[in-house]
Amino acid sequence: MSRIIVVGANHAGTAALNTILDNYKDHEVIAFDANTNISFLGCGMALWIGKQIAGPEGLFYSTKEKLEDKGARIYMETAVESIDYDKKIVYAKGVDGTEYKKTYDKLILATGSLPIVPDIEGKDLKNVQLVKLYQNAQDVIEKLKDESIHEVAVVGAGYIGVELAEAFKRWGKNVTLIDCVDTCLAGYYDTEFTDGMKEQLQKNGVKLAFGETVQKMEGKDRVERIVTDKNTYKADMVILAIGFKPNNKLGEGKLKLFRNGAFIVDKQQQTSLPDVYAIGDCATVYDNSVQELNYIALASNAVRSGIVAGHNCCDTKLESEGVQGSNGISIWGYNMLSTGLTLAKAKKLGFDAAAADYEDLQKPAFIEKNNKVKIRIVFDKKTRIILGAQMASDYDISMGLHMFSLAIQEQVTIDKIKLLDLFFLPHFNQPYSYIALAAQKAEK
Ligand SMILES: Cc1cc2nc3c(=O)[nH]c(=O)nc-3n(C[C@H](O)[C@H](O)[C@H](O)COP(=O)(O)OP(=O)(O)OC[C@H]3O[C@@H](n4cnc5c(N)ncnc54)[C@H](O)[C@@H]3O)c2cc1C
Ligand SMILES: NC(=O)C1=CN([C@@H]2O[C@H](COP(=O)(O)OP(=O)(O)OC[C@H]3O[C@@H](n4cnc5c(N)ncnc54)[C@H](O)[C@@H]3O)[C@@H](O)[C@H]2O)C=CC1
Repeated sequence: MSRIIVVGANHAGTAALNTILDNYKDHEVIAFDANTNISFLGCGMALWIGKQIAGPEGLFYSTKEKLEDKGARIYMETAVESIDYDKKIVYAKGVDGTEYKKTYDKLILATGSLPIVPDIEGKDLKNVQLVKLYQNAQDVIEKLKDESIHEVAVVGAGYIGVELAEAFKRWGKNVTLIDCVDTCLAGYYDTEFTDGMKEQLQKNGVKLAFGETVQKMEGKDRVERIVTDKNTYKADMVILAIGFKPNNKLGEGKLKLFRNGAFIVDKQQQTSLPDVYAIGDCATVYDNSVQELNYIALASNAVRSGIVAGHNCCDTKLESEGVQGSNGISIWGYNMLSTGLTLAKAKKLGFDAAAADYEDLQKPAFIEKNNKVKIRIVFDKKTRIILGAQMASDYDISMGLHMFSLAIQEQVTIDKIKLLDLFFLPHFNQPYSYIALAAQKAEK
């Protein structure tokens, strides 16, 4: 019986384990995870802190017990310390000091990502928080009960930072959101969209400090102030949310790495070494919008890559369809969604790119309960192929974005969307859909 070892059992690892255990009975399956819990939905952190959900119970969908009921052996609080890829041996050590030496036939690395911590003075002061793990969320919730914490500074206005700025504001704290770039969510939206999110944040009382670089944090035993190149802000708590880097410690020097350190994998999630797979935040993705390898750390990518590796390591050939980085955010009910490249990113990458923009009411004007919707379709003027799409509305427009995700995956041109069969029902939309109208505006 061949043995499969999975290192890391969070979103990617759990998806691989479930795929193997549900579909293949003739393998011995072992997993190691250094944490005390698995499958924590990080996205729930902001909802929990923001009191939009009662507690963390629903933020987990798997456990050691559930996986062991399916026949796996799961070692929790046990870190893999090294791997001998030549002899195919994994060395691990539990928090209780127990050591493990296990051979493998196939290995799946699902070691995820690590928060980027800026090397600045004051980063070790009390109440300077990272926000990745369930334990981080528990820590923050506990500390927020301290009435003396009034001012919260969030460093990084990406997805986590913006969501947590809302959460702390909902808790009743004064919030300053800092980013070194002159807007929020710059990696995912053009300014025509990020301006809408800035407005939403300011309207709800979040103080914005964009285009400012944090230089240090000050305080006696706990943080009291945060100093940027332009201002000093009072801060009783600082949240560091400036991005993640792939956790490649176990493969550095042995497996081929991408420019940011992620394990390079093919469409079967196989690394540069046969029988060694990598999935989730520690691995690259095939990015359909640029038709090459990229790094896009998302739970949705983690799960799909786990499924692909799960089948391939059991000798069922399955290829990833690639990704386009589809993502969404909802801040005080203002929804923004994007997939593929922004216009700014497309131009920076050398595409002869243009954008087709449109704004309209979602439904016919005679429907009282109505919302505005705004859309941008980014396309290559030469090939006419859709490179990206961005949408914003108070309405749930998520199904529209999925369509653009498929369009990028299948390299559809913007001209194919102009007369696309889009249904009409006044409860949902208008006879002339904003999607088709935007495409029809695409310059020749
Ligand atoms: C606050 C927050 C909100 C988020 N919201 C969203 C969202 O709304 N949508 C979305 O798509 N994505 C979201 N993400 C991103 C998403 O959580 C990650 O993309 C996802 O967790 C990646 O899963 P993973 O299993 O690849 O890696 P990770 O979740 O990082 O898990 C890696 C696992 O490997 C274990 N591990 C690492 N090294 C070792 C070792 N040497 N030995 C044993 N075990 C090891 C760790 O303990 C961990 O359990 C969010 C992330 C955060 C932090
Ligand atoms: N809704 C969703 O899909 C969500 C997805 N995620 C994913 O989790 C991962 C981590 O999210 P984030 O940490 O928000 O990363 P991010 O990459 O989305 O944002 C990091 C932000 O920090 C800023 N920054 C970088 N260095 C800085 C510095 N020294 N000082 C000030 N600002 C600095 C960047 O300009 C950027 O705006 C991302 O891959 C994200 O896509 C996270 C939350 C929600």
